[in-house]
Amino acid sequence: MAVRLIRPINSAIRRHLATAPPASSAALSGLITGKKSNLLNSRFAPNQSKSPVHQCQRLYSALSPVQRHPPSLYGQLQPISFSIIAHIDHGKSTLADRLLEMTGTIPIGADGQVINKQVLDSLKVERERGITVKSQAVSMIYDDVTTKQKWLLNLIDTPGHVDFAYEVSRSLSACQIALLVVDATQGIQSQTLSVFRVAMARGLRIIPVINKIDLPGASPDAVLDQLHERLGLNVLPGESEEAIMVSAKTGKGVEDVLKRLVAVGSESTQDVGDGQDEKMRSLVFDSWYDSYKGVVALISVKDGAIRKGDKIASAHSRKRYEVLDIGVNSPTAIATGILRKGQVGWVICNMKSVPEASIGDTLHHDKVKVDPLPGFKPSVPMIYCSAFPVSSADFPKLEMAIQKLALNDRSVTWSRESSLALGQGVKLGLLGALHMEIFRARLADEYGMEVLITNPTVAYRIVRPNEDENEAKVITNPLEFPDDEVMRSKRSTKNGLQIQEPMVIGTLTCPEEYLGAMSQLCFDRRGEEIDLIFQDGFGTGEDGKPVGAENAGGERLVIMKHRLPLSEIVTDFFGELKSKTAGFATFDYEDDGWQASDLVRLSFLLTGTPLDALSQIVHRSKAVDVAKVWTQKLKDIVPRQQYEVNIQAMVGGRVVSSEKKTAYRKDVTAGLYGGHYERKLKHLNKQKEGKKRLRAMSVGRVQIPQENFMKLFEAK
Ligand SMILES: Nc1nc2c(ncn2[C@@H]2O[C@H](COP(=O)(O)OP(=O)(O)OP(=O)(O)O)[C@@H](O)[C@H]2O)c(=O)[nH]1
Repeated sequence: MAVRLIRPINSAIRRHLATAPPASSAALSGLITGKKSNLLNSRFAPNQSKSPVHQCQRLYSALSPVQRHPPSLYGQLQPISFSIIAHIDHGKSTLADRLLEMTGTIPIGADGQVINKQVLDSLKVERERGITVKSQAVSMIYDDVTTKQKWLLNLIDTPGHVDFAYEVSRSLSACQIALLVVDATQGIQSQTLSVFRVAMARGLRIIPVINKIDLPGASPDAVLDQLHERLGLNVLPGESEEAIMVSAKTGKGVEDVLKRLVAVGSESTQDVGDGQDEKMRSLVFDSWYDSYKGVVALISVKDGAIRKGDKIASAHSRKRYEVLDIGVNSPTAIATGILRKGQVGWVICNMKSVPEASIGDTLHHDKVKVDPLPGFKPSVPMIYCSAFPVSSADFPKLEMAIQKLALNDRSVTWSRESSLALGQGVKLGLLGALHMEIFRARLADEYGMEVLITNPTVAYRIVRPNEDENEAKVITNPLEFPDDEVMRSKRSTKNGLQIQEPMVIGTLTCPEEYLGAMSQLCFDRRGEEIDLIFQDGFGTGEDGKPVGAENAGGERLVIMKHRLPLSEIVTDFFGELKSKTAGFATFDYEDDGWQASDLVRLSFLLTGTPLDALSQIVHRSKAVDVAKVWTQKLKDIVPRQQYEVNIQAMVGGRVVSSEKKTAYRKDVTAGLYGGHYERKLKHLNKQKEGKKRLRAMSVGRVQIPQENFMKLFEAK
């Protein structure tokens, strides 16, 4: 089938054809007759940048998808929905970019350079940190010369970090196929295994892709063995499921990925149907708030078709809506007027409030009875922290920003709370330390909200004697923690209470030379070793050095499993691990139930007034050390007052650490310089200073500027 080009571009190509050398002419006529694959392959040929082929290809790519394909075409094509799953940094987003370029969905840069790097990582925080946080769906039209058919490929890019596993699981519900990307220099890593398991559990067809084959340390054969042995995939030479060898960076092998997607997808894809007779059912698998369009829902059409103007209803809330607009992202929004069975796209209807686009909900035609589609299990937060606005007047703004962001990130839970020292704030439930950092960054980037976020805490269980553990009280606020003295008192009804904390199984991988440092860190964090495996690396690194887990180590790798309290890994565990292993270690964890522990509440007082925002739950063996660190931190941030400030850390009624901030010295020189201009200026500056202090928080009589408080929580 011929590629549709608008006339000026066709004539530009014909003009080039008249003057082009024979080799290029073949590729150019390929463009006109639809043999785009020749042309696209030539994009990666060296020294072709100035050739007519490349110039025409750029002309072609520079057209927006709407110019190349009429919007109505998207709704008619046979869809194949797939996801790219992998361990962090194995190259998902880079591969996604190449697929989008090869299908002409995004332009290719001058001289073959990639200009739309990481197109799918659209959030500022994703680009800055080079990680995917949010799943993205984008549709592309692939003109397959083998089947002589155009296909609608729906790509759903997913995050790699363990904190965002919930996002991965939701996105996979809209897919038929998973491209399992494995870095040829690292082989299978912990996250490769977990995403593979999720994809298998959802019944997806797996296409193994071995990436980064351009790197000198690449050992694709070793990875093939691993895929065979550890995942049971039949990828060895002569077996049924061939793995595709790819360099997402240079584009090598990427067209084979497109061909395989069509080959595998065409076996399982369902006919889009005419959308007339079937009852429409669409699963809402993501939604967000757009300041111009309002609430936008991302849907996967499971049956029938949904059109602009349709009257629809939510199976969850029974509310009715009218479809105001509907379409796909390619990668910008294209209004197609219709989405049919198997297609993935966005829908805008008159949803007024943010929580109406409930994830996991089924949308159907109003007045037509359908069985709702199975939704999603709500995610369970792993850590909790409190967010306070820097200025208390900004609380309504903060609350609104969190409400909108929580619509886009459904794994966040939130509720109002107030603190004596910090005023009105919001208690957040999040999936891990990285998730917390990302949430804070998104509040700043997308809503301009600078917030003060307290130390994260985990949930604890308080089990009464003879009580069923599952009915135990779960507390997430240290202030609700029973007082140590009361618990120990024989006469107290709280005597005999058992405190339990959540545990995880952590998997750490790094080159053998860092084994000692890693073990020490886990030991310091109350870890218990449960497994230790040595694994051969993959050849030698680029510089000949043993670069280990991060990039083709020449040394043996160690895979270590430890049982650790969750509370010990939510603060600075990851940063410390990276610094102790020169950045080579990778870390992943999974939930492992509860364990009884000797925990106490550490409270802080400033001249007798409790500083509730700092209260924390710690293991008894660590209480004194933690107390010393925090009393010193407090001493550093509390400004000198007219009187001496006592800083105390308490467990039960006992002071476990204390510091003193001495009072201002009396100004014995006061009055000596009366009448001088400089003296007046100094006085004015002091007054200004005083006004600034008014924006400080009061803890009893002690005034602490809010910015000092921010420093307290930022300091490691
Ligand atoms: N040499 C080489 N580098 C690659 C290749 N593919 C990706 N990279 C690089 O590897 C790094 C990680 O790539 P990404 O595409 O961001 O990885 P990702 O899997 O999307 O990462 P997350 O979204 O954080 O999970 C980037 O620096 C890429 O440029 C490849 O084929 N060869």
